[in-house]
Amino acid sequence: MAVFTPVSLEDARAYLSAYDIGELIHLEGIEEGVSNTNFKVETTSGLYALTLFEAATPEDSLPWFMDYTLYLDRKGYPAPGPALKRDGQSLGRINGKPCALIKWLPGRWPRNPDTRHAASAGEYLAKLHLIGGDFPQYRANSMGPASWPGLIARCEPKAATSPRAQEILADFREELAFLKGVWPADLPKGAIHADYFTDNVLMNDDGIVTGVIDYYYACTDFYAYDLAVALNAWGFTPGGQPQPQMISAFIKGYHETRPLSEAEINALPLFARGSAVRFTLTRLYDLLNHDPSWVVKPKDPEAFYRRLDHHRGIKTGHTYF
Ligand SMILES: Nc1ncnc2c1ncn2[C@@H]1O[C@H](COP(=O)(O)OP(=O)(O)O)[C@@H](O)[C@H]1O
Ligand SMILES: N[C@@H](CCOP(=O)(O)O)C(=O)O
Repeated sequence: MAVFTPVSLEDARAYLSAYDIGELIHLEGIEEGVSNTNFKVETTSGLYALTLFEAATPEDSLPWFMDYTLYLDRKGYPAPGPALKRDGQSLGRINGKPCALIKWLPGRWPRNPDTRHAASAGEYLAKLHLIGGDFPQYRANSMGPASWPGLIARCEPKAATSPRAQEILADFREELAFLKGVWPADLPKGAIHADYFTDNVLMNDDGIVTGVIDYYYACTDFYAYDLAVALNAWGFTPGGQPQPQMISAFIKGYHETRPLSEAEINALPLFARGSAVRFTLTRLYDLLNHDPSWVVKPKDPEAFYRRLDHHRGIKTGHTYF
């Protein structure tokens, strides 16, 4: 249950009094999610999500996230832009946690996505890059290649008692040495989502995207890297087996909306390898440091490790089409 910090009706009413959004009708904790505390809020003026940012979300980046989602929302992209208080601010604090009230978006994330869902998701990732890529503020990718050696080091103490974790980390040291030598330096870049997983893309019953949420890893990086992150999320079974038709549907949906250059296509297998390393590492860290008394279950690192094996066998980015 992702309500790490409780919010009472009185807390919510006091907080909402800084906005011109009518009276509070209903406040409901949202069970999904693993990083932040979320509530669904209904007022006489409509629906909102109230997010309390927990430790995993860097507080100094919150203004960037708010400005970026507001930018997307104002340009017509289905992002949950923040509501603004009477003083023009989007961020506040409840029970010691920084928080924001953001637009509630319709739809539901697809539990069993098929190629129709993948095609629409690909199209909306391309739109995100076309519409929001020129967002003028910069944010370094805190989960990019520069962070991976540090993530390995943070896993090491607990990995000492797990032969399997040691095996993965040893493989990653070699993988990083390889990726460092071939990582592209000059490809189209701009603001990216960086966590465009199925549970962050809301859809209607026809499998069309109605909302893209959870921008708390968003940053400035290569568009093709964002695509590779998304292909790893949408193009594999939860256990990590490739689904070539899903990969192809996603990439075609993307390419028809924002055509990829030959250089971007060539970079995809490397980016897919890097992204598989990134999510294996964060999942491994979470698993190694998991306390069984926590309600949130750690995600499976092996499922992402299998993706790495798949991408290592791919010679050209055209294989994904
Ligand atoms: N703006 C929003 N509009 C609609 N639903 C939302 C919104 N924000 C969050 N949700 C719901 O809350 C769930 C958890 O939110 P998420 O941002 O993914 O949390 P976490 O950062 O903890 O993973 C989502 O799966 C979705 O159902
Ligand atoms: N998508 C990541 C987890 C990111 O967590 P979130 O709760 O912030 O979406 C993964 O699957 O490893």
